[in-house]
Amino acid sequence: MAAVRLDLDGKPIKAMTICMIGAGGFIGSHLCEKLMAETPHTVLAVDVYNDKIKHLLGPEGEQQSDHHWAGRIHFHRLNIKHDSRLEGLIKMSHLTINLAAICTPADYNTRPLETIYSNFIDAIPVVKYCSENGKRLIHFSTCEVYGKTIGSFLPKDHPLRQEPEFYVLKEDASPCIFGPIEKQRWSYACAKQLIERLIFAEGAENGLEFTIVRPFNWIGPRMDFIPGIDGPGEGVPRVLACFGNNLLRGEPLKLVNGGQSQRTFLYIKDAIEAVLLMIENPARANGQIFNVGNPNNEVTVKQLAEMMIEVYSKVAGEPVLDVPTIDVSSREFYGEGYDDSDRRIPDMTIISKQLGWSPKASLSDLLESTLTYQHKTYAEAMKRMTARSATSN
Ligand SMILES: O=C(O)[C@H]1O[C@H](OP(=O)(O)OP(=O)(O)OC[C@H]2O[C@@H](n3ccc(=O)[nH]c3=O)[C@H](O)[C@@H]2O)[C@H](O)[C@@H](O)[C@@H]1O
Repeated sequence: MAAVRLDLDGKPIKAMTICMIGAGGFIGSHLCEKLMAETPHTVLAVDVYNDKIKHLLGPEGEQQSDHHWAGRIHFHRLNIKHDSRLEGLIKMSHLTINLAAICTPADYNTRPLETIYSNFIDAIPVVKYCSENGKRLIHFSTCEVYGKTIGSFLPKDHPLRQEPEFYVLKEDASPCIFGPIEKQRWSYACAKQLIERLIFAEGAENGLEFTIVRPFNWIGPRMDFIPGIDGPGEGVPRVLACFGNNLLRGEPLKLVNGGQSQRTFLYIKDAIEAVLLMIENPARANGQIFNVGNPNNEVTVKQLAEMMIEVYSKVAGEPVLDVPTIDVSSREFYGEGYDDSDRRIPDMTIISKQLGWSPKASLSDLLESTLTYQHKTYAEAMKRMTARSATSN
């Protein structure tokens, strides 16, 4: 008999049914893998695509019968925008996790309506169904709700910029600072902030049991897409996949406005540990907003590029290009209306107190495993594609 799994307070964890909206994406796929491999829980996996979780499903989109998770993952191909089956799935579950979102910055200023609809309007019924049916909700928000740091408004060399209150982002203390409306970059952060406020209000007025997750640049295998290979040729994914794409094509990495913005990167496998603790410790997670990031992995985008160039050269056994990076303006790269978060250091007090969680993987280790994956998965397909376009020219 399998050993009884205990929560952080020593109580046995009961098997639950989880309605996971957006289960076919980057985060969803890692979470499904973890839930199948290490827990007894059942997942109703809701998404429009299932490519990233195909390895967990059988040929009919159902479970693989030869794995120990047989019968515990069911794929439901539906779009939450307009599908009456959604409420039924939420009612059948103990917990709903909403991961569905447009979350690539290239879309925020070029498809602002879709961005606002997907991150705010489409999420409303999910909140409502959970609240009306007394179901728990874990909603995925973003570190972007903090916007820019207070320190970014001070002169470059101002000593206060070194003070943590001017740059460390705290769930219960930091303000949300966005740019003007014409900078449509903030359409996303603003939509995410409003859905957080709606969820918080449902908790306060109607007793909704909720947890809000603010991911800080989670990266790893299966993130986004490589343009022209498993995504649109003209698409612009997030920075890991942009740089991965450049490395696979042997072209210089593009540094937007010189790559001076700073980010902290968290390995997806560390992040999933945190989410599992939230799932299995409702008494500690309900009513909380959690930063989930790795404050020790801070780099400028330029430094990230330099690290990725070095690691990729090692894993692919290829020499570094003579001109490995080039600077581009944000207008050239993203178009009108782009703006940027200057710096994102998560305060870890709440998550460490409530869940005892802290991140482990260093940036160099997580880049090594992620770039090894990218090279293995895409290098051959990229060679074939470049050979085809060379013969057709
Ligand atoms: O992954 C995340 O957690 C966050 O990613 C994005 O935010 P951002 O970090 O700005 O997105 P990236 O596209 O990964 O860009 C990071 C930085 O790299 C720069 N960049 C991106 C791509 C590129 O080719 N070159 C380049 O210099 C961007 O201008 C930006 O300064 C999303 O907006 C957030 O919701 C999400 O929480």
